[in-house]
Amino acid sequence: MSLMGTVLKRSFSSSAGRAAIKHVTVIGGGLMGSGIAQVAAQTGHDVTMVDMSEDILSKSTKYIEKNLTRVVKKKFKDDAEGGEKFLRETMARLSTNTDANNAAQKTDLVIEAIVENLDVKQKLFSGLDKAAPQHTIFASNTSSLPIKDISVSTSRADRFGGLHFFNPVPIMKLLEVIRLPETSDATFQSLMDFGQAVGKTTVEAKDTPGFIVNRLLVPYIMEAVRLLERGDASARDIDVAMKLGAGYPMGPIELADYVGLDTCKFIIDGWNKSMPDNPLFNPSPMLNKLVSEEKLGVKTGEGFYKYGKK
Ligand SMILES: C[C@H](O)CC(=O)SCCNC(=O)CCNC(=O)[C@H](O)C(C)(C)COP(=O)(O)OP(=O)(O)OC[C@H]1O[C@@H](n2cnc3c(N)ncnc32)[C@H](O)[C@@H]1OP(=O)(O)O
Ligand SMILES: NC(=O)c1ccc[n+]([C@@H]2O[C@H](COP(=O)([O-])OP(=O)(O)OC[C@H]3O[C@@H](n4cnc5c(N)ncnc54)[C@H](O)[C@@H]3O)[C@@H](O)[C@H]2O)c1
Repeated sequence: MSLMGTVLKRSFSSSAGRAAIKHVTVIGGGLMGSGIAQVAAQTGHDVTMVDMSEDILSKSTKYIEKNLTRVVKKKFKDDAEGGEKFLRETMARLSTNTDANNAAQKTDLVIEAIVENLDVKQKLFSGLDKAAPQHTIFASNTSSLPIKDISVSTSRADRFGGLHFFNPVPIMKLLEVIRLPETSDATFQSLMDFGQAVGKTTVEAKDTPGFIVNRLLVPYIMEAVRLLERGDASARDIDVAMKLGAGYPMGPIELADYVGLDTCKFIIDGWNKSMPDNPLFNPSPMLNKLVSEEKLGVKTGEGFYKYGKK
């Protein structure tokens, strides 16, 4: 469906029993949050993006504008005026706030995309639960934490679910929608509708470790790191092999750098703690060393590979 078609579809995407999502609050304006805010705004939703400081929010807003310019170049190739209008209107739908509770006072959906830390997420949602209207649905974009463990910090398990987007959000077509046994049918349908309204193909997943994609992808990345660690192949050869031999767009080592080595480490440490008997989730000394040196991948300019200055 075209971008404009997606905007139009949104107006018709809700039916009785499920809430229409008009205003979205995205908490966290990092790699994922900025992408989620972008796709929501470009498909006609009003969006408030929240982060810790004006400085971070200003950088995220600039990043979104730059990415929207890529969209405009593609979608409005022969319509400069239409492209300019699209960019202007999308940016006008996007506002920022450094106070999550204040931002959530008038919103239909909160999507949390902050640091992958259970305590911090619980603290955030506990405050939001008091600040947000009754009807507001809460969702986490967590990569690896149980949605249930996050939801217990609120009194709205029936209006809680997972929306797991993929990096880079504007490009990756999938959205995993995670439902808890407590998630109401109306909430689940609203989340599915929202996913389709932002142009994603949705799949339903249970609240099991890694949902669908990460349960398969993270062990694959870690096996590649272990291959490298054992000296069985170079990073480049592992990546070339998987791109040309298995048709992946990126090899596993460059993908680890792309996702962020801190995120990879956090996921694997958490699963190793909760499932210590599964060798697929064993920690990697090489990964741990890079993270301790703050070599976190593309976002810091170095991980397994070196990148240009960020
Ligand atoms: C861990 C978490 O919980 C879950 C996850 O997110 S796991 C990670 C999932 N993501 C992946 O597996 C990504 C795998 N990699 C890829 O799909 C591709 O390498 C890629 C899309 C990132 C880049 O594609 P590639 O062809 O190598 O580079 P490039 O030509 O620069 O980009 C392709 C298109 O994407 C666009 N693009 C690339 N990065 C972008 C970004 N960050 N934002 C917006 N658009 C972007 C480019 O503009 C380009 O558009 P065009 O084809 O219309 O010109
Ligand atoms: N990186 C990926 O490929 C990927 C993919 C899917 C899901 N995720 C998940 O998405 C979430 C965010 O990941 P990311 O890669 O965007 O991280 P990131 O570090 O790029 O961004 C996180 C942002 O959250 C902000 N933040 C932290 N605590 C906050 C708080 N209490 N209130 C407001 N803002 C706060 C930080 O300042 C930062 O800008 C994590 O749960 C991660 O597991 C990541």
